[in-house]
Formats: sequence, structure tokens, C-alpha cells
Amino acid sequence: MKSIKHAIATAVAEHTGFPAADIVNLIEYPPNPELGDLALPCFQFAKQLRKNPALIASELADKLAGIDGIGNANAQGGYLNLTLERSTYALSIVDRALQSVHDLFSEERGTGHTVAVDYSAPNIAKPFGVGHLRSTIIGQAIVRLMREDGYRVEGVNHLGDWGTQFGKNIAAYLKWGDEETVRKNPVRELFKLYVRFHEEAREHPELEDEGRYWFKQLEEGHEQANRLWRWFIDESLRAFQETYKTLGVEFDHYLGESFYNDKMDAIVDELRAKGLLVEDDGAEVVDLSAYDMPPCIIKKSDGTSIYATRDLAAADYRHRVLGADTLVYVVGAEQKLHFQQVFKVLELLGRDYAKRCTHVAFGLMKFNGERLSTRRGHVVYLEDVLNKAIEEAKRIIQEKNPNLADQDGVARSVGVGAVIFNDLKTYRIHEVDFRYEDVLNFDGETGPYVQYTHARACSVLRKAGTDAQPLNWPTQVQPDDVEWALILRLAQAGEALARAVDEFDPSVMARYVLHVCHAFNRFYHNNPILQADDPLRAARLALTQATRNVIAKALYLIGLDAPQEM
Ligand SMILES: NC(=[NH2+])NCCC[C@H](N)C(=O)O
Repeated sequence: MKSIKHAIATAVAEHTGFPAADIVNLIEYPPNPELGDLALPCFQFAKQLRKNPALIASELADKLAGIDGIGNANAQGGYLNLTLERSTYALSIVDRALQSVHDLFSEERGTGHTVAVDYSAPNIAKPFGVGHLRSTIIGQAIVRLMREDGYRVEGVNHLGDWGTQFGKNIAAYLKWGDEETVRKNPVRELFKLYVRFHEEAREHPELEDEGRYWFKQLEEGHEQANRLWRWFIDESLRAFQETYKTLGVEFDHYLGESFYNDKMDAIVDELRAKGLLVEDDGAEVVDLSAYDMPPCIIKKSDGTSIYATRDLAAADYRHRVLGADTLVYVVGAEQKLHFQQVFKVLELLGRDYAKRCTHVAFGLMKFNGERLSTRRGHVVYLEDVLNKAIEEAKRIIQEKNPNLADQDGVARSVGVGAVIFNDLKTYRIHEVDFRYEDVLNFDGETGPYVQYTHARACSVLRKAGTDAQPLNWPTQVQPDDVEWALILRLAQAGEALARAVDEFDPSVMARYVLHVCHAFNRFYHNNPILQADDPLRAARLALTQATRNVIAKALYLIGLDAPQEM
């Protein structure tokens, strides 16, 4: 929905000649509501209009007073202060949230664009690391946020399913592995074998040769090597998919690194033909010294291609075959240089989409101060973390609401939601710490707090029995300050979505829904809903229903369930 800010900006644009899109961003919510609901500082127009800001503000005040929904416009200093016509505005926002909450959030700005989002991308036969968890959570949210905004999104899982590691996996499995044990617990068992391989290789370095031998066999199509490799992939994927199901995460494509095995020659040939390949210590690289970057390695001295080459082939694939005009990579901040190099090489190759490639980086997450998985020895497994969160959630729910019907289902939504929300409420670049007692605190800035607020709204509506009936804000009711604060929050849904999308930052949506919940809970505690008399009761019920819709949508967008009861 075009927000009231847009209506104001359009009118101001007509008067000042400045672009409306810039004016929208100048409009503020004054910290002190006495001053009005919205304010526009006019200092920026002074130079070009050759008038002082106070005069501009007062001219604009005259002009804007006539706009639908604006109750009062006045100039103060260089500021234009605007007060909205509360009941008309309440009706329009509540109506939107009730009729089509999608329109409250979205102006479908992405129509006509296709975005490929690369997220999760764990490595086969290794535990799901913290980077993969954060990538999965942030990526899934970005996918949903962008779809809501009208983009066509292709979600891609760029699985790590190729490389010398698999030679070692095969060698270790052939030496010490057992089919039954692996089947039961593929990722843990295969990783155990892999760790053992490294340990034993320290005393028996000839093991490394065996690993290399098997990787070469794999590359050359050796039957048994390929069968084992496929099997490792199938078993690991099965385990990962279990985790994705728990997290409620989906992909449009599973295209692992091996998918590009036969698609890299074309890139290498093109690089060579364009004179971009140079030799460096036996390897073939693209020299990026002119851009203050180390060379991008395309082919190692032994002729094998590497990570970057696969990413170049994958980028072309996403553009040409998947039809993406924008490429997004949700990958840990430690790979910053890798993506700078890949994007630069795409640019040197003349790919016009190179300008629309973004590395969406994020920081570490620690679990009770520990890293999720480390190279050897100590490993915290994601599924254990999720299971414990679900168990704890169940314990809390049983205590709070022993008669709740679907306790297991709700515990799953709450436990998983707690993990997801804890990740997303912080700006992604920052490090995240995870402690069960914090993330499951129903009174903190947590997933359970937001879900509980949603369930509270559902419960009011259930008791009123109005769930099926269409409600709306009766125009004869003038919202009081508490209701008004909530309505203004609901009205900001569109701004939250646009910013979250433009900055690839789901935390904008997570913080938005927290604000909505704070405003709703204040309303709930201050203003009797069911005990009020009509038309006030009808107004408050409509506002409750509108809020419920907005919270449910926001939760969906960041990947959380919204149970009706908890
Ligand atoms: N297109 C990409 N490079 N995506 C990210 C892949 C992440 C890689 N599997 C890793 O664990 O480090």
C-alpha cells in the first residue's frame, strides 16, 4: 500500500520540485507525539528554492492541510509538523490489515525481477556448521521477504559435494567404515571417519596418498568411488533435509558444486580467450592486483579447478538458465574476499549482472559461548541444539498451559522459533550469542514473546467469537493515544518490508514485529476489549484482529510459525 508518507511526499514534490522518492526518506516520526504524527525538516530545500526553511514549511503547511487523512499541518521553525486525521486513518490501516495484509506490507516493487538467493550450502559428510545455520535462517527470511515484495525468487542450495575431501572420505570408509552404522547416523559417522583419517594421517602420512588416489578415481569416473560418493551425498542430504524440515526451510534447487564439473571449461576457455588468465606458480589465475586484491585462482597447478571457478560457472548458470538478474549470496563474512574476487572476475568477463551481485555477509554465532563445530574434537550438533530448544519449550509450555491441545507441535514451533528469532533480531554482521534461558524467555525480545503476543490476540478474538465475522474500525470512534500508537506501528509494515529487502536485512522485520508487540501489549493492558461497549468494543476487536494479521505475516516472513494457542 502506498503509505501516507508517499501521499505527503508527492504533494511536497509538486511544490518543491524535489523527487518524491527522496522526500519520503526525509519524513520523520517525531519522538514527541505532541509535535504531531509526522514531521518534515525543510532545511534541505532552502538553498535551491532560495527561501528560508521556516517559510517553506509554512507554505507547505497551507498546501498539505487539504490532503485526505491529514488533520492538521503547521510549521514550526524549519519543520513541517503533520497530524493525521485519526479515525479516517485508523479505518484505512485496519481495513487494509483485515482485507489484504499483503497489501499493507507490499507494493510489489520486485515485479519483473528474478533473484537467485544462495543460502545454507552445507558440506556433505560434515556437520552443519554455524555458518550454515545462520545462512539458512537469514537466507530463508530474505527469500520470503523478497517474494512478498513481488520478486520472483530462486532459492539455491550450493552444497559442498566435491573436492579432495571426498577422496579421504572414501579411503576412510573403505578402511574402517560400516554401512549399517553410517546409515543410522550418516553425518556424525562419516565425520568421525574423516576426523580419524586426519588423526591417523599424522602418524602415517602415506594415508594422504590414498586419499588423493581415491579423489583421482572419483574424478575419472571409477565405479565404486562414484557409488560411494553418491551414497554419502544421499545419506547426508537425508539428514540435512530432516533439519530443514524442523526449521521449516525450503529450496527451489539443490545444485551442489559437482553440478558445475562439466560447466567450468567454458568459463576457463572464455577467460583465456579474453586474455584474462595468467600463469602464477604453475596455477592459472586472474590477476586482480589493479583492484588491490590477490589473484583469483582458476586452475590449480595440478589442473584441478577450485571453489572460485565453480562460483563463476554457477553465476552464469543462475543468470542464463534460472533467469536471475540479481544474485544474492548469504555466506559468512569470512568469505568476503572470495566474493569480491568472483564479482570482479564476472565484471572483467563483461557480465552486466555483475553489478547486481551481492554478498550478504554475517558474523559468528556462539552457543553458550561455544562455537557450533570445530575442525576436530569438540562439535556441537545443530540437531541437538534444536532438540534441546524444543524440549525446553515444551517444559515451559506445560508449566504455563497444561491443558494445551497440541503440545508437541507448539513446542516445536516455539523452540525452533526461539532459535530463529534470536538470530534474526540482531543486525546480521554482528556476532550472536545463544543461551537457552535467554532465547526462550517469554518476556524478553524473543521469538516466544512475539508468538505469545500473537496467541494472546487470537485468544481475545476466540473469546469474542468474532473470528469469522468481518470487523472494521467504526469511523465515529476516535483512537486514543494508546490505540493510535499501535495503528501507527501497523502502518509502518510497508516501510519495514522495503528496508529489510533493500538492505538484505531481516532484522528490520524482526525489530518491527517487536515494536508491534510492545504497542499491542500496552493496548491490551490499558484498554479493556471484551468488556467495552460498542462501538468501542468493535473498534478494539478490529484493531486486535488487524494486529494479529500483521504479527502472523511478519512472523511468516522471518520464518517463524504463529501458533493460535500456546
Ligand atoms: N556459492 C557459494 N560459494 N556459496 C557458499 C558455499 C559455502 C561452502 N559450502 C562453505 O561451507 O564454506
